[in-house]
Amino acid sequence: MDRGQPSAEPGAAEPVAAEPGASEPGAATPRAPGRSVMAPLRAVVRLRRRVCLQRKRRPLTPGAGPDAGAPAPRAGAEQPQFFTFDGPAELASRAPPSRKKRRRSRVVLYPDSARRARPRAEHRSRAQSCLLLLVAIVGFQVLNAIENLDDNALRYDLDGLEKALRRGVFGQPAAVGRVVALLRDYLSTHVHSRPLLLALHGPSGVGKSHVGRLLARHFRAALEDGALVLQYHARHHCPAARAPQACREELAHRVAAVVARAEAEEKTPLLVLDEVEQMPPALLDELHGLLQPQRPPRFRNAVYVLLSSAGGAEVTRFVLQNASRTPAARARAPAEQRREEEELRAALQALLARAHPLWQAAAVVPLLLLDKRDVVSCFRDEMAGEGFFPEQARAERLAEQLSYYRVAGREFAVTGCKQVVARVNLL
Ligand SMILES: Nc1ncnc2c1ncn2[C@@H]1O[C@H](COP(=O)(O)OP(=O)(O)OP(=O)(O)O)[C@@H](O)[C@H]1O
Repeated sequence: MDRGQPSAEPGAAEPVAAEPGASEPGAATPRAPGRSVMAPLRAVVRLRRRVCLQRKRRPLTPGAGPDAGAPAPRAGAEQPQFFTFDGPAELASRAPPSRKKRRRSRVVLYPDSARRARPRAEHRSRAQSCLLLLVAIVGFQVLNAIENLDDNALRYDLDGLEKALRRGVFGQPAAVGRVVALLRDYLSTHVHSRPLLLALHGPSGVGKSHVGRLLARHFRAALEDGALVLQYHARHHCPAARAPQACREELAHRVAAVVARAEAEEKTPLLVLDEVEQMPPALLDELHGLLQPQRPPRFRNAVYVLLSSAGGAEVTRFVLQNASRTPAARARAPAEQRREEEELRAALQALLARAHPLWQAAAVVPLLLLDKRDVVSCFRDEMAGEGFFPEQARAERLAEQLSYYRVAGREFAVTGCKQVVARVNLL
């Protein structure tokens, strides 16, 4: 091979090894003047370029190759030259962090729950403190009110009262339900703008006085003070021979004493006034005045129960008109039943309000006619109370002796259970 003609082939390594010091004395042998000088120079330049290129491409392992003494390239500074299954994250973790990289990756990741800034010195405004205090006071008041509501409901034992009325009063489920609901509503709190006025109306013997007695007995026990329950019978306390004005003053005096005592004990008194239809107008006027909201607060906290047979004829007509509808049919249409009862109440209230303004503020509760089955129950109850065995057949025989309205196959007692006591006393 001609040494002066360097091969351009890739495998021409020999000339590299022989390159600078390879100029042997024989190399100065004269040849064609231009070619002999330029050709080896060009070859040298080409070879240097190729070596440089190869150096750049090939990885230089420390201690190998011609540049063994040169510093190894920093790991991680370049892409990996060999395929591995390590991801970029592992490679990065293995590599010592370069200064440049650290400076660039200054992004700090915080967990969601951590603070992102240094806590500043807390500055709480006075308004915030006042607001917190206000919220605490309102919360305390609400808790206190709830506790008072519970206390009141327990004090008057209205569940016990409802049980006693449902057990002891026959044939008047709607009236009993309404009385208890009104009492529950009124007695749920101790502060009132006006007294509660219940007005029980119906024909003779349907249980008005009976309900009044049961209420009085229950409240005497619940309030633990008999003086907080007033029972006033018009014919007994204000007989016809007595001057109405004297009756009026006496009633005013008795009511004032009861409400003053109730105020001292922080309780709600019960005032039951029977046979109101017998009261002279002066007594009705006095009652009307006692119910006015302008009265001192102690007068506003009281339950009045007025018992009267006024409006009894309207109740009788209502019951007989609706008698053709059986109890089962009435139960199937409760909405219609409620509407009819509401109509009866409105008619009664309008009638009573025409007689005296006292009734305008009253919650009217009609007591309906009792049918034969209820009368039999009255007999059995009275027999048991008097020490007789409450035999059903015997009670039915006694009930047969009373008079009845007979409508659409049903029988309604003309005088309710009024004569029951007298008949049982004859046994
Ligand atoms: N619905 C009823 N349930 C149980 N017993 C009753 C009922 N109705 C009346 N009685 C009994 O009949 C008797 C008379 O009833 P009560 O005195 O309550 O009638 P009243 O409706 O007040 O009649 P009046 O308007 O004539 O006074 C009572 O002693 C009571 O035992």
